[in-house]
Amino acid sequence: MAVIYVLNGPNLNLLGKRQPEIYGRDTLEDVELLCRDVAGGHEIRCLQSNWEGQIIDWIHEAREQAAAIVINPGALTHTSVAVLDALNAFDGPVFEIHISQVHKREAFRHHSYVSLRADGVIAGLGIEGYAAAVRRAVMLIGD
Ligand SMILES: O=C1C[C@@](O)(C(=O)O)C[C@@H](O)[C@@H]1O
Repeated sequence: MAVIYVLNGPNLNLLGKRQPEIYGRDTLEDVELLCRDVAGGHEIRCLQSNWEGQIIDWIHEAREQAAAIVINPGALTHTSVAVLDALNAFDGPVFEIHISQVHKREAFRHHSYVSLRADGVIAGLGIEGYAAAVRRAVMLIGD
């Protein structure tokens, strides 16, 4: 079976507690359980960091270990060429997730560096977006 990395960037450790009117009440633990539920037996590695360099190191690690990456880069989406460069060095499918509908929000959230690499982008489905991305990754990975 393959490994799918589910990466979460800055502030997503506070999911369920911060701005619930925007991000909802589900926690990262709920995200992890949901992803496992739809992974069809593939291994889910759910990781979160507030540090850009750590996210980049995990993407590098995924080059050796993972068949697909599902990533919610948080605010790094809108700022980080370095995260984009790291994802460009990964060969498998990459899915970009935003819990909120970023295009309905402030203009600075409308641009994503990560979208230049992502094979799919999901915004505004709450934590269901992660499940949709994992399902798609499983389809692409095959048996
Ligand atoms: O931290 C986040 C979360 C987010 O990626 C989302 O999941 O909706 C949207 C980003 O603009 C924001 O900085």
